[in-house]
Amino acid sequence: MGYKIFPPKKDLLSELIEKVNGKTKPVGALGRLEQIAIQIGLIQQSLSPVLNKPYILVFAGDHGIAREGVSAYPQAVTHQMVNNFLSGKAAINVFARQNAIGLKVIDAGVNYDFDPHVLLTRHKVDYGTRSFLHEKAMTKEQLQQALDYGEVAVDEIKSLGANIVGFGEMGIGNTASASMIMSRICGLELIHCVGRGTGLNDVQLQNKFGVLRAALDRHADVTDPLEVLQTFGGYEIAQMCGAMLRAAELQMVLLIDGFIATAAFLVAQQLCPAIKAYSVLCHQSEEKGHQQMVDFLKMKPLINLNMRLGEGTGCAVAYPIVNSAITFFNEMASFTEAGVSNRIDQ
Ligand SMILES: O=C(O)c1ccc[n+]([C@@H]2O[C@H](COP(=O)([O-])O)[C@@H](O)[C@H]2O)c1
Ligand SMILES: Cc1cc2nc[nH]c2cc1C
Repeated sequence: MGYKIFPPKKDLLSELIEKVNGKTKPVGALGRLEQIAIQIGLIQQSLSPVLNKPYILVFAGDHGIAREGVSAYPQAVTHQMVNNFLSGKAAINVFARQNAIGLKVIDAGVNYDFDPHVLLTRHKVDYGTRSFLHEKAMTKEQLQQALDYGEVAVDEIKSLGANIVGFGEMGIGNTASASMIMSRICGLELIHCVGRGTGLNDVQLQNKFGVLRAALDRHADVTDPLEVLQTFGGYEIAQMCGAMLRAAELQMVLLIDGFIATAAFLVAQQLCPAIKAYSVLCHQSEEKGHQQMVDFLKMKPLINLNMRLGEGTGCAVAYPIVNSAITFFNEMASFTEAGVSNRIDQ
C-alpha cells in the first residue's frame, strides 16, 4: 500500500478549455470528446497530449465459488479462453489488432499450467481462489502478492512506453465475486448487484442469489475495502486493482472495462479517490448491477453497445473514441488559423 496518487494539478485547465473552445465548431459541439481531451490534457499536464503505445492487460483467474453452480459455463473455460487469447483468435485479439493496441495476458491464478508464450505473463498466486461461501477467498499474503503483481504488470508496459492502459479480465464465476464486492462497497442490497453473468436461466439465477446471500451473511463483519477484496475477490480482480492504482500513480490514462473491472476499480477508488481523475469508464455493461456501480462512482461510461463479454473488449472498442478526442484537440484548426468568424457575441 501507500500509493501516491494525487489529483492532476488544475493550472492548465483554463488554457485547455480555451483551446477546445477556439476550435472551428460551436462551443461544446464535440460534447464528450471535449471533456476527454481536457481530462487527458490535465493528466499529462500538456496542451498537446499524446497517446503512446496503448496496451490492454487481460488478467485471468479461477474462483472457488464456481463450484457452487454460479456460472452458466464450466470452470475449464477460463484456461481454454486464455489459450484462445494466446492463439490470437478471441474477441479481444480481434479488436486490439484492429485498433493497434498491444495485448498482454496475465495468469493471475488460473487452475491450469500454461506453456510459455510471448503474450503470457505468469503471475500465478495460486490455482484458483477458495470458495468464499466457506472461507475468505484468499489470505492477506495472497492479496498483497496479487496487488504487487498488478503493479509489476503496469511497470512493464510503462517501460515499453505506454501512457494509456486498459484493464480486462477472464474468470468463470467472477461476476459472483464482483457482485459481492459491489454490495459491500456500495452498501447496496444483493438483489441490486446480482445478474446473469454468462447467461444463467431463471432457476440458475435463483441458486446464484441463494449462494451469495449465504456467503454475505457468513462474512457479515467484513467492510474494510481491502478485506472485502481479500474475502470475495479473485486473483484477477485483486491484480487489476493493484495495476489500476499503479497506473494512476504513474499518471497514465486508465481505461476501465465492464462489470468485473469496475468492481476492481470500486476498491481502488475507495483506497485512493483521486484515481477517478485518471480514469475513463469505457462502456456500460449489460450485466445487472453495472448501472448502479456507475451511479455510485458518479461517472459516465463512454459508450453503450449492450456488451457483457469482459476480456477488455469495452476498452478496445472505446479506444478509437479516446484517440479521436486527442486528435481533434491537436489537429483541428482554430477560428483564427482558419479565418472562420467566431460567435457574434465574442
Ligand atoms: O465485463 C462484463 O461486464 C461481463 C459481464 C458478464 C460476464 N463477463 C465475463 O463472463 C465471465 C464471468 O461470468 P460468470 O457467469 O462465469 O460469472 C468472465 O469471464 C467475464 O469476463 C463479463
Ligand atoms: C466463451 C466465453 C468467453 C469469455 N470471455 C470472457 N468471459 C467469457 C466467458 C465465456 C463462457
